[in-house]
Amino acid sequence: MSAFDSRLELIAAAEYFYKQGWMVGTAGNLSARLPDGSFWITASGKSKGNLNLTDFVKITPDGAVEFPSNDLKPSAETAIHQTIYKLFPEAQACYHVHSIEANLVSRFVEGDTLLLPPLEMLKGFNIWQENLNITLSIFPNHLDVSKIAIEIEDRFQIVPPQIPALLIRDHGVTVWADSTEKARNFIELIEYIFRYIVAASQTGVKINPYV
Ligand SMILES: CSCCC(=O)C(=O)COP(=O)(O)O
Ligand SMILES: [Zn+2]
Repeated sequence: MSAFDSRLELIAAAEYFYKQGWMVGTAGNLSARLPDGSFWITASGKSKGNLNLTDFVKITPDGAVEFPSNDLKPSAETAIHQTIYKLFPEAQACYHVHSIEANLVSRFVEGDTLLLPPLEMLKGFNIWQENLNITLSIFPNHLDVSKIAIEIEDRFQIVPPQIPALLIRDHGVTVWADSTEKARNFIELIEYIFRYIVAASQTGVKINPYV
């Protein structure tokens, strides 16, 4: 194991997200890219609250899977991580979690984009503009994950995302960043925004056309 092993960052982030209730019941998957273009990803079906170094598989740039031990399968959503790394070469980490708020908010609109409230927190995504009009892309939760990945690639090649995040309806959110630290921050930021949207809908605070 090198002096710095990004799996340790993924383990710590997963434990924290698990404690927030965002990765319960094995939900979610985290990955971090390596200098050679391969990436570590959480193995499928693992409890995210107490991962260890052997709970990861390595995906090579050509899509081959390297198993540190033979009873592992790569995350069922590896194709989404591969698509993100292909679309965004600067991405070094891709995190996916399942919060209740993400699932509720995914049903606040019927279309494929969600207008985000003009919150100060958007500066956390390096959005520095007046009259914020930031949307988040929503994708159908196809049973076949590769179909989700194809739709992500097709849409983002035509309309690049305004923030490094996407929402899969009735499922969860995925973010990407140029470091594991930023990816963790982006999950916290988007989940804060989701909690705000849900709370606003319950308190009658008018934030955008959908509540
Ligand atoms: C109970 S989680 C269902 C699968 C899923 O959506 C997920 O994020 C975890 O899948 P993985 O194969 O990475 O464990
Ligand atoms: Zn998922």
